[in-house]
Amino acid sequence: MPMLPDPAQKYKPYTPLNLPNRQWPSKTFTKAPIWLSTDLRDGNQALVNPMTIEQKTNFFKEVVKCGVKQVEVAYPSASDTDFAFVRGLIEKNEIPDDVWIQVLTPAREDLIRRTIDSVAGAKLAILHMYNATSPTFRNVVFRNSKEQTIELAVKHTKLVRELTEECTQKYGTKFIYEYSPETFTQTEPDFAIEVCEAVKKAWGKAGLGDERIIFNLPSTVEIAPPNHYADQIENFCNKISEREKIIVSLHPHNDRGTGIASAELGVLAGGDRIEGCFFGNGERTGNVDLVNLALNLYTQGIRPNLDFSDLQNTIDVVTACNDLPVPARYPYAGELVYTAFSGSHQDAIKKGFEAQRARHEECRAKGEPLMWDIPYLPIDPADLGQTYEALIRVNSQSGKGGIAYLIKQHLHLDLPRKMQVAFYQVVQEVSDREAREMTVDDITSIFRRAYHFGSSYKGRLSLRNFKISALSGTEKPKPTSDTDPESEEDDSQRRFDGTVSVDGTYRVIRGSGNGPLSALLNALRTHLDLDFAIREYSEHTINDVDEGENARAATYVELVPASDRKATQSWWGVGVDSDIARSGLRAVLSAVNSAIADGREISELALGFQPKSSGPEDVASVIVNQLGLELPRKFQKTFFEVVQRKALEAGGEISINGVTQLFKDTYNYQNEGPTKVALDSFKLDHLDGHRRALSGSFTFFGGSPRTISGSGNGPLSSLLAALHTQIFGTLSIRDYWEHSIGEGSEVRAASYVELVYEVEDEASKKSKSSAWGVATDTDITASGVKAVLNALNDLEIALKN
Ligand SMILES: CC(=O)SCCNC(=O)CCNC(=O)[C@H](O)C(C)(C)COP(=O)(O)OP(=O)(O)OC[C@H]1O[C@@H](n2cnc3c(N)ncnc32)[C@H](O)[C@@H]1OP(=O)(O)O
Ligand SMILES: CC(C)C(=O)C(=O)O
Repeated sequence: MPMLPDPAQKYKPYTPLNLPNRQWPSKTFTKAPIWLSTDLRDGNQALVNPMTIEQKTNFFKEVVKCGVKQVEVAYPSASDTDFAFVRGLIEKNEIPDDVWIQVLTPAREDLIRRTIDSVAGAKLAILHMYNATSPTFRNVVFRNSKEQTIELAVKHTKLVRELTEECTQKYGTKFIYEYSPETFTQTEPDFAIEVCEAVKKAWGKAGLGDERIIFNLPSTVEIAPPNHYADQIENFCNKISEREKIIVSLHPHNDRGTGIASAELGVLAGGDRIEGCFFGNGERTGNVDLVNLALNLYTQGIRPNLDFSDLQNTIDVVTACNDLPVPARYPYAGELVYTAFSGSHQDAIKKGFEAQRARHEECRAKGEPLMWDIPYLPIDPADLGQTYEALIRVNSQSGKGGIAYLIKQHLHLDLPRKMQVAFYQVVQEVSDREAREMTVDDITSIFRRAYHFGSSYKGRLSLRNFKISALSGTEKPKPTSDTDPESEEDDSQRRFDGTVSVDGTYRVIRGSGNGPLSALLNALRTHLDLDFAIREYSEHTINDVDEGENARAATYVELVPASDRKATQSWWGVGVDSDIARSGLRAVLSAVNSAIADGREISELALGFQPKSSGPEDVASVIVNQLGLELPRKFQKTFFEVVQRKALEAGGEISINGVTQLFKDTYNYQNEGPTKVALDSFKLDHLDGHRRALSGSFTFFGGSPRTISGSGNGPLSSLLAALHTQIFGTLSIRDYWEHSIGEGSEVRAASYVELVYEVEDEASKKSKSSAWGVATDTDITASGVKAVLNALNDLEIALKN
């Protein structure tokens, strides 16, 4: 059947009360009402499978734990299970001394008797009786006149009084009497008051405090907007006699979806007590939700007298008992209510947290309360035991703010605004393409991949080693740019010397500039033809003390082509390191990697080697790639001169293999050929303090082995002392460098030594010469010793007899 074009032909509008002087609209909340949980009665009667005793017991414990002091535990006459449950609570002493259990009964003698039997022996009990008073129920269900309806209520109230008094006498149970004129909202207002006056009179002992009678005024079926309910409550409160001897209780249902509003307006209109269920269970659309009401008060700064500090646990217990889910958008409790997907919400929340942090610091200093004021978030999820983890979630509707918030939360990186925009576009593209929510893991790995952040996310270019040094006056180049972030640092120039891996090939690069970053950019330009300039730079410290780490620096750079500083395309990079200079270098390389991710060609190390057009770094690149040796800078220069001489002899060109062979021959590297001084064996002893003694068997100029020894501050000075026993003149070490080659069990030490030899001839003429030696060994001392002996090969040493 279609919906009617004129619903007035079928549905009657509610009849408004004429309450011209109503007061409730200008009232405000000042305190929490008395709460009555009817989960175990009204909630239980509405379930497909009513709860078991075990479920009801767990539920009872949970509502009590949350602070509810009045709990309607059953309709005991309905079933043996409900009766047994009430008896069990009493007999097993499950009811705290300050908690009232409430039981519901219709106005029928047999059922009232059974109901009172169920609570006998409880310390505190509320006997709740109801009968229907509204015209439809009077006419259709009971076929009673108004007088008969009053008579039914009065007669059974008297019975309740008699039986409860007997019970008090026998078992000491203290009773409060509650009466509900059912479907109060559909009962003629004056008739509802007439019935209640008659019940009060029949009860005959309404007093103050715990002696008050409870008149529960249910909107059994919600038929009008909440202002109508409020008018009815205010009208009742104004007209009922001895108001001070009455607790006016509200029992709103939710048929129109305004149960919460009805309860709240009803309280403003005079209601003292609210009956409801956790998360709004109950017949049809349910009873009013006590959790929602309590937390509404809480966000107004009013103590609700209910504690939902572990809301998730409450949800878990309740849903396990009544088997009803809490919808994702449910106020306070839904899975998605502390989540923002949309960009403008996320942005506002992120800014809100930042502003609040600053505001709270000031308030803390002044001893003022730390007030909550975050856009889109009426309550601090932490107060309900929720973490902020899920607060910001990202999909195609999200913006830069939320994404930046997650990066800050999870990677501790506070991205500059322009980088947020750049990264947002990267995430958007993935999110749109995959048409799904981006999890925190997705976002952090997209970030790591985009900016080559972390050892598992290397780009085409990675830093193997580097050294930053100050340039001497004559070496200083002219400043490269006015906008160079390092130009005002100080007037000392920096040089970058390093080895980078480019698409798996090592390249030794060198450059200079106003600071480490421009020196690196200069090196990239010179050796790899990658010409970039920094357009934006920012840095901050990351204080990871919580994680037991020291403060680290995070640096962000935006690179543009050096030829076009206003270019629309730019590349962002990020670096983190305990050293600020290193974090900057990492940031530059991170940005360069983004720039070259398009697969652009990087000028390769020339296959045919032409010394005139190449430099020391290029020969060093050959050696590091071919032999794994990272020659120190001075060694590079020396070897480059050797290569130049050889290339001239060969007509101006030398191949890469030719360079490698030349290196091996020149420095006796990996060669088995004869050496001036050969090592047979040696041992190193520790003397007092730092001193060492080296002794070993050596062969000089192919003669027979000699056992020699010497001592010094370390293995190499001990070796020189030993050698001095055999040669004229003095050997000294001018430069020494070592590094490891290979990984794991394959790792070896590589040592480089520049040896200086000074000697006087027979005519007392002094001569001084120097030579480099290099060697590798699994033992670092042996590699140093062999490097010294290799260097000796190139020196004209004079042997003693
Ligand atoms: C608005 C509310 O939520 S009220 C609470 C509703 N909750 C429940 O009903 C759950 C528990 N109820 C039950 O288990 C059963 O209804 C019982 C055990 C109470 C009674 O069962 P039965 O005796 O089989 O009667 P039945 O369920 O058919 O109830 C209807 C009878 O009770 C009468 N009745 C209904 N409400 C009341 C009342 N408040 N006071 C007196 N009689 C009442 C009806 O007029 C009808 O009487 P009739 O049989 O003479 O026509
Ligand atoms: C018994 C009464 C209070 C009831 O549950 C209702 O009217 O909804």
